[in-house]
Amino acid sequence: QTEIEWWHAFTGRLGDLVAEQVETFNASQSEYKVVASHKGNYSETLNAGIAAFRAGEQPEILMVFEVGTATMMAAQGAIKPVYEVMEDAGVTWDPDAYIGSVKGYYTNTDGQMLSLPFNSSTPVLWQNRDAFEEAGLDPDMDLSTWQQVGEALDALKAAGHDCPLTTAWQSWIHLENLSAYHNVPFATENNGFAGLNTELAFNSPTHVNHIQAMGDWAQDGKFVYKGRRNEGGADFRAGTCALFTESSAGYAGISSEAEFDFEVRPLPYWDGVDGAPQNTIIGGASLWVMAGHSEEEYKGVAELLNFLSSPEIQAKWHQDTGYLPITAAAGELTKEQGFYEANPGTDIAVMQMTAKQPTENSKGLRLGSFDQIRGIIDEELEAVWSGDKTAQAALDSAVERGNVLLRRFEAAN
Ligand SMILES: O=P(O)(O)OC[C@H](O)CO
Repeated sequence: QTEIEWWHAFTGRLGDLVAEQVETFNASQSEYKVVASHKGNYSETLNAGIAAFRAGEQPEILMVFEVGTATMMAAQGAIKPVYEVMEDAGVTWDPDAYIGSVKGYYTNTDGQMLSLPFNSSTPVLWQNRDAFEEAGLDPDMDLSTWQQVGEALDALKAAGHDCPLTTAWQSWIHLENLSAYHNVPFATENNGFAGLNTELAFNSPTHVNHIQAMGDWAQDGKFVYKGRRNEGGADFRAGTCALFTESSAGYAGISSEAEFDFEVRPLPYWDGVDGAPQNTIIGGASLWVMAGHSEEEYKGVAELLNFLSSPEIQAKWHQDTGYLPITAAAGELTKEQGFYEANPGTDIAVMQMTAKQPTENSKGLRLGSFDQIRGIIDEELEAVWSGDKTAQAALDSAVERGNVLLRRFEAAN
């Protein structure tokens, strides 16, 4: 048996679900054995993959969050593009089966797919309906706009709620997706898609107004900051927080753990901003195939990637996790199976991504050293939440500091 190593960043319910997929694949054939290992959070998994490559001990497959995409694309000697893996292995594979907004993120300028879009998500608003009722609010109230959310936060706070709103992935949701959703650039050069000479642009009035509103809510105890990744998830699942901006893939944990009536709502937008709501952009991760392995191993990789993209497996993954159905066929199958009807709100993520034709501002982001830039953004946002900086000062500083890293990346690539 040929062994295929797959390094990923999943624990908890998502970890169990990946293990289940691997078991299904391993049981479906006898030539290959996939061994999946958890390598820490997204950043740790990316760094483990890079370090392993340098040491000549890289796995066949590495899960890299969307933030690491430009870094992986630039690491030419370290990866084997997915389209090449599929071609060489001779497996029947249709790159057009993947939905455009997801595929576009992971293809090069010639339209060739470099990594497999395995777990793509988009941010939504999670609501604890019981908390609304307890605060005397109508749980069905409209929460489409941030103005309406602001009113709900006032009422929750007035009713003595300790955590009216929290968030996961603050840069992803409150700056990166905020930009796309309000059709303003996060960075120049089409958010980096048009060239390495991109500069950050997330200190416009739209950005500043939103971050200042969140900062004011933080000062008033209406927005409670829990951490840079998805630390807030535990609080929301335990029923401690009433509203939670988080990935659609929060569904995996929430649907299996929450002992309250929860609901998925679209990500709110600011009423009055021209063109909003546009569309949100993806997050999550894709699977990169690493260089330096044998033909036989790559064949196994191709079989696995094909298996993961098959309508049945992908539809189940989408329904279990809340990640987007990455192929049109998986989406159709989910509809036919009656899943959206039985689980209202589970189609919101797909609709939010695809309701409008994406613009130059809403196709996604492709920025070098972006994990480090997110670190800078996190630090600056934390200064706003704690009341140490105004939104304008923090975002100006994040743009300036982030641009230094972009110039270094440009010079090195
Ligand atoms: O929780 P995920 O997997 O949907 O990822 C969220 C963000 O995209 C991470 O950068």
